[in-house]
Amino acid sequence: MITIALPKGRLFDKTSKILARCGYHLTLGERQLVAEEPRGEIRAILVKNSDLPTYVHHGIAGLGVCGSDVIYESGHEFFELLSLPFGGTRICLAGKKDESPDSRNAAVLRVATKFTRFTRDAFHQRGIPVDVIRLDGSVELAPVLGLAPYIVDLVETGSTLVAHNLEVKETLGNTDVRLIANPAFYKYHFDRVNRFVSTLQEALKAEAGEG
Ligand SMILES: Nc1ncnc2c1ncn2[C@@H]1O[C@H](COP(=O)(O)OP(=O)(O)OP(=O)(O)O)[C@@H](O)[C@H]1O
Ligand SMILES: O=P(O)(O)OC[C@H]1O[C@H](OP(=O)(O)OP(=O)(O)O)[C@H](O)[C@@H]1O
Repeated sequence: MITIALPKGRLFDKTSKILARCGYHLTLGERQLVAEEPRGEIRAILVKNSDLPTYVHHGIAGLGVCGSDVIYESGHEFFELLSLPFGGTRICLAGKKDESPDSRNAAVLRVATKFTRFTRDAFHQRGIPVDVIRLDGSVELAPVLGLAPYIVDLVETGSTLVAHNLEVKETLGNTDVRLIANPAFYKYHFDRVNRFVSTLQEALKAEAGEG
């Protein structure tokens, strides 16, 4: 049986829908975090998005479905088997719409974010000193309340920024949702994992064909 870690947040519905399309029907009782499908081929564990790389890195799950943003933050190496056609976003530097023109000229750019590794790397690569304040959510509050003039966060529709009178100052990258594998698991179960990936690809093709 393959154990696959699934994020229990916003990516769960689309991920379980595509797995059902592959014939893997996961049934979950209320509050249940482990699901097996009737054929006994896969077992799914439902974990917090940010914890998912930990489970795959330690081999508790051989496979996982995870945002590339979270994969990067984990610092772990995985085999990245597939990019899924949903859940893509931009990762952006944002700040107040009406900021004073010279606020980006401060000696050090102060940024609040969940994505501390990404933010440090992105600005250090450009030689820009950055003071990163770690938050775990509701990051848009930071510029509104004066914790930091800038945030680095995911932007999908942009409506959270608009609701706080913020705007994208710069797009730093794109994120996508990936099927990842623990490298050792992949090497030992190469055929089974590749069959699973092919089944998933077929299901994604069929879904795309339906528009
Ligand atoms: N609008 C969006 N905001 C945040 N993440 C998004 C969005 N759209 C797609 N994603 C992707 O979904 C993933 C977030 O999933 P999820 O909602 O499970 O976690 P989360 O909100 O980051 O919370 P936590 O890590 O605390 O569980 C991100 O890693 C990102 O790749
Ligand atoms: O561009 P949008 O469509 O508005 O989406 C982006 C928002 O969604 C995410 O937050 P989430 O809902 O995960 O809450 P969080 O602040 O607790 O991370 C992200 O961190 C942004 O705040």
